[in-house]
Amino acid sequence: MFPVPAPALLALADGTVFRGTAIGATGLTVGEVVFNTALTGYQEILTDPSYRQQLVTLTYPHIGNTGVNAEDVESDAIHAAGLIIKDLPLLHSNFRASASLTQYLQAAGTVAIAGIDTRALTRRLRQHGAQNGAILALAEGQTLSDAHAAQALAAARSAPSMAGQDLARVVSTAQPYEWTQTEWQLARADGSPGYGELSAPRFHVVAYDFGVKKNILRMLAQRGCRVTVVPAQTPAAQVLALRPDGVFLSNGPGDPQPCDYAIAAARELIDSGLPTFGICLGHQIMALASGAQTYKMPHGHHGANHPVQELASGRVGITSQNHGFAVQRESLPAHLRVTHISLFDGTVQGLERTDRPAFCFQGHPEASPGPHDIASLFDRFTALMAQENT
Ligand SMILES: NC(=O)CC[C@H](N)C(=O)O
Repeated sequence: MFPVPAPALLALADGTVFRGTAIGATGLTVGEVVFNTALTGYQEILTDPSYRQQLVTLTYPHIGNTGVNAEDVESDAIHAAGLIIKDLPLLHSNFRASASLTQYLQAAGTVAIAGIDTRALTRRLRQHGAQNGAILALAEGQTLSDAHAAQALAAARSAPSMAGQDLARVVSTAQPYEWTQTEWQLARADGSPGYGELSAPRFHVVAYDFGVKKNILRMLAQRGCRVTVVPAQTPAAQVLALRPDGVFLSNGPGDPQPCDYAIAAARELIDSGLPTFGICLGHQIMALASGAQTYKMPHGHHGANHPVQELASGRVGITSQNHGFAVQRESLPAHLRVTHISLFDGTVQGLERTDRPAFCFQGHPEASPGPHDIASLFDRFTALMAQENT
């Protein structure tokens, strides 16, 4: 006999209520409801710190098929505030799986709901924009009532807006640490699958952790970078004292505008002439530090299939994306040039300084999950460091 699933509901701030089943921890969770169109990578998405305070809807209908494992995490915790899916398969199967998605969500205390018409939900979010919501998951044997719906609705309506929130310092590391792990391989030198170790560092990179994904650090290490990861609020002078070859500004959750400490540090470091590379929140911070403006998008970009064009070559790469804010094209100062645009909506996807060795990208060249079409941006960073060192 299969167990009878516990009931759950999802309430949107606009009053829409969806009923489904609980597939994670019991309880109430609130956040901004966003949709992600990636076909794979639910574990990477759940552990991406950029999803802090967001309830992630996955549009791919079957989620959980491959279970979870210890290797596919992008940070040490689940950061998404909740998960919304269509269907959780009864069985999972993968040679690396150590637990089911439900076991994983329950162990982390993450509330999640299945049985949702994620197409209808996504259409609503696309038409009306991302909005706050709440998931209420009951225990087995309990039944949903109108009072539960009212409770979830009230929670959704009183949740804070993502605009204006500084979440980078909330998720950042408390202490600096060194990173030397390289990318995952199906067969390492000894034939076993797993991550490698950096043996002969060529560069020293200081990476600001605004909510950094592990695969960014791995891709830097893979290219010969010994990385010192520092807390979000580290002043520029402390970074300069480490005498790095380059500075990396990471992805991260929340609104870039209130991160004044990071904007000030980035400005100083870029002005010092150190090669600087920013991804996602780091891209937005580099733009703000250079005098541009950012704004909140209607529903953002979250997926692994977004076409982005490199303007210089005309080449199109399929990219991984996860952002709700963007850089305003009209606000760009003369020393900030657009290098990439989104072919979905024409928004700014890449920038470079014309007066400093600094550039940044709005999407995720590290994928995890997603295609590797624009991984060469990491090579551009190491080339810049090599050039500045000679
Ligand atoms: N992945 C990210 O770094 C996201 C950046 C920022 N929090 C946004 O939503 O736009």
